[in-house]
Amino acid sequence: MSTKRIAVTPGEPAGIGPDLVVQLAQQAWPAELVVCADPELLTSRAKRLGLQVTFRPYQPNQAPKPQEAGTLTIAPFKLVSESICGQLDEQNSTYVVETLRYAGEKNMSGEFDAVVTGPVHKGIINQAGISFSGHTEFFAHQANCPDVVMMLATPGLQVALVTTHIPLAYVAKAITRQRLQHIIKILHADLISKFGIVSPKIYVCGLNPHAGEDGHLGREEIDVIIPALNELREEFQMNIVGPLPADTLFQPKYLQDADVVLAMYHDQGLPVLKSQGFGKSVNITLGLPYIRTSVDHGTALDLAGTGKADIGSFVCALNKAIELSSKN
Ligand SMILES: NC(=O)c1ccc[n+]([C@@H]2O[C@H](COP(=O)([O-])OP(=O)(O)OC[C@H]3O[C@@H](n4cnc5c(N)ncnc54)[C@H](O)[C@@H]3O)[C@@H](O)[C@H]2O)c1
Ligand SMILES: N[C@H](C(=O)O)[C@H](O)COP(=O)(O)O
Repeated sequence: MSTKRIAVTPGEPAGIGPDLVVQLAQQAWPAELVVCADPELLTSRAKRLGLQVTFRPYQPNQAPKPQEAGTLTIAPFKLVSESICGQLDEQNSTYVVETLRYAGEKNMSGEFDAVVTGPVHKGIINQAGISFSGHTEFFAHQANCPDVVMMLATPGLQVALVTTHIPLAYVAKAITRQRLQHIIKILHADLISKFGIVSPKIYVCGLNPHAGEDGHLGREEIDVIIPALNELREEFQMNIVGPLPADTLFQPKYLQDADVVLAMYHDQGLPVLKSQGFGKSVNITLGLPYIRTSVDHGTALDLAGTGKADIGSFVCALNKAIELSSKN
């Protein structure tokens, strides 16, 4: 099998992303890791953490080689302003976004086989005047895929979301029959094609407390969710269970045969997953024309440059990207 070429974006320069990338370089990898970042930033962070890293320039015309321990391949980008650990600086937001744009473009053109993203700070990017709600939405927009699916996976549990980074006040209106069906079709197709599950079993949460209690605690289940799921079952014979009350769905009785739980919104599903698997979970974007994985944590500004950040989720994200891209 040919060696894969994986783009790695460390994300927010003042956060733990650069620390974790130089820590990743301490081991060998069976893929070439093309880190899209300022080499001076990585050098200074490695020095601060007492780590050695040799940087090799990215050479697109040469075949990818497995990454040797102690090395990283670099596609260089220049910070706008020197980065200080833990201190956000909106001047560096264009740098962050340009690394993502480059990684997305090179994946779409087929030059890279996947992208693994470190954490960005959504707030500082918006403060710089760049509208940005998350990598998921950024890459979806760039690839002209209006609907993609955010799924986080940890051993024993996979949770996907119908809505992602929108205010809670907009969630109910965003859950339309069309959106729900589109999301489930992407989820179903990718679980088959990328994860090799023959007939994915999808458990679906209700939106309202106790899945609406027969309409007495909200009507979205009756008016939107149940008809949408029934159509999918009838037309495509999909193995869908629900909507079930979200508070009692996440128990072994259901989870033992669930391939995925579909939550209606971000904080309905992700706290459950992260409480079970923070540090060993990976965020995967389904429905993109390429493989994209990410860490389960944010920028952890409090830990930048301290050497205390846990590398576990970044390792999971890289391994998952290598595994999924090797199936292509
Ligand atoms: N993949 C991403 O780009 C991503 C994911 C989640 C959050 N974020 C963004 O990160 C920013 C900060 O978010 P937050 O404060 O809610 O979450 P956070 O994950 O940055 O921090 C939450 C807590 O977890 C700790 N923590 C985080 N990562 C850790 C690690 N690897 N090892 C040890 N401890 C760790 C932090 O020290 C903090 O106490 C926000 O802008 C948010 O949108 C980005
Ligand atoms: N929702 C993600 C999480 O909680 O881990 C996180 O915000 C990152 O999302 P993007 O991959 O879209 O940036």
